[in-house]
Amino acid sequence: MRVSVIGCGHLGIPHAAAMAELGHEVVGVDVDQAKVDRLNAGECPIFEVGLPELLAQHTASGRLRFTTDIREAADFADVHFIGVGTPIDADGRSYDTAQIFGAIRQLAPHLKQACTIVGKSTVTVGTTKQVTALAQRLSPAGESVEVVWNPEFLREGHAVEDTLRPDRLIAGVTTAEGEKAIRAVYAKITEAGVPIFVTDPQTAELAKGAANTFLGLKISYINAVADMCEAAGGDVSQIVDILGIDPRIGSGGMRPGIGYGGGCLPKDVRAFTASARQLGAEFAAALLHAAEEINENRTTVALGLITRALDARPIKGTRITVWGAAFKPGTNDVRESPALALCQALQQAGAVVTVHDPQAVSTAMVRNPELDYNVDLAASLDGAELVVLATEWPEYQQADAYSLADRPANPLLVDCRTTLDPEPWRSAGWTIHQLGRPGK
Ligand SMILES: NC(=O)C1=CN([C@@H]2O[C@H](COP(=O)(O)OP(=O)(O)OC[C@H]3O[C@@H](n4cnc5c(N)ncnc54)[C@H](O)[C@@H]3O)[C@@H](O)[C@H]2O)C=CC1
Ligand SMILES: O=C(O)[C@H]1O[C@H](OP(=O)(O)OP(=O)(O)OC[C@H]2O[C@@H](n3ccc(=O)[nH]c3=O)[C@H](O)[C@@H]2O)[C@H](O)[C@@H](O)[C@@H]1O
Repeated sequence: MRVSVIGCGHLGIPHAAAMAELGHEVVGVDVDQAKVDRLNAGECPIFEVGLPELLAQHTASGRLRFTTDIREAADFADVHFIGVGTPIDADGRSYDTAQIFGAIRQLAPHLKQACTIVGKSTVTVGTTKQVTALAQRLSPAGESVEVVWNPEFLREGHAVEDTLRPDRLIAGVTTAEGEKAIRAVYAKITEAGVPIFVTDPQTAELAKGAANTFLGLKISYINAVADMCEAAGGDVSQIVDILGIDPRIGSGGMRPGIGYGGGCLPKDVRAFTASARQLGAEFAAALLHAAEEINENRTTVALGLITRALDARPIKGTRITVWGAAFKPGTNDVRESPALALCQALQQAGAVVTVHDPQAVSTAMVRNPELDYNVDLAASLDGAELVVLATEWPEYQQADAYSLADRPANPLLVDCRTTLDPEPWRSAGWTIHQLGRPGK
């Protein structure tokens, strides 16, 4: 099939490459000319395992190309995926849908024949209906333009794998033609055994918000338990193992830490909470709001742990090295990164902060140019009085505690992600404090 992917960001690039991998002919569209040029040259503008290889393979074969010309995509494809951004609005609670409706306004007037628009972006319930009305009004093909909502569940850092082998697909449709088109485009994936849930559009829209909000709730819940462990002297890691073995709970997505960040969970929890309130589900809104409050308090919790580790020495003037800038390991994305929020808070408290990250230093420098960075793991420790692990990259778990112990004058480490095995670090002479775990 011939497909277009409109919006080539963290979702759109892996999606376009995956569609080519499935055998479709693909044109990716973005308004950013520099990004389009890099993509056409086979370069990958985001750090994502397996993606550079897939892009290089399919741009070279001619099955995948990128353009800024939406008209070219309109003429070329029968299925148009919409993967543009839906950031949170200025009110801090609803989605800014300007990119969605902007893309539809640019695309629809050029749609002269029957085709299907497939929304992948995360939206508020009711958006598909508005998109359908606008697309059909602006297109010369009128009601033969179908709109299907097909929310995406990929995780950054696993984008290729999650797109080609998702847990499930979901398609919110209103007509048999829309269902037929979405089943055809994903046939190779469903033939491999992946279930597809065909629903009405509002169920699809709500399912996506409900999924991300549940993930946020689960993280906030275990973070609340970590705080109780801190106060009572319990071990949250053991609690995760004990709870997680129960299949009704499961250990996935239950790592304690400094909160959920990124371009999705924070905004999606906010927007779903606002929807609950607007729809009159007040108790649901209160429950979800509590998860947000727990999340927003994580920097304060981390500062408390750091203060205790410093044992009465003030944060002000202390040289602190923070390991991690990305919002999670496996990506160079720093949108709403809890690690950078902590760096900022430490700097505001008067600490002299140096940041290390294996992949995200250049993106972090753009977002937080006021911080100092070091790309060398060992050298980042020189002169540090305290090391704070903020993003649980494998590089830190695999670091050699013995050779690193010589770099700071007094090896002191605060593990805000409770991710290190503390024994080798203690044997190597480090004093280590871990969130939600009693010290020894
Ligand atoms: N990042 C992720 O892992 C996932 C994101 N989502 C959702 O997917 C959507 C996109 O998210 P990201 O890819 O992270 O955003 P992003 O900001 O990385 O990418 C959006 C892209 O759309 C482009 N764009 C904006 N207006 C355009 C237009 N009129 N025509 C063509 N291109 C245009 C922008 O230049 C940008 O490259 C959001 O709704 C998000 O919630 C859903 C699942 C996973
Ligand atoms: O809609 C989206 O965009 C995507 O949002 C999340 O994916 P992602 O943003 O890539 O990140 P997650 O892996 O869910 O992590 C989000 C945040 O929660 C934190 N987290 C995650 C898991 C955990 O156990 N503990 C924890 O603190 C991470 O460090 C990170 O800051 C969802 O997991 C995807 O299913 C969804 O498609």
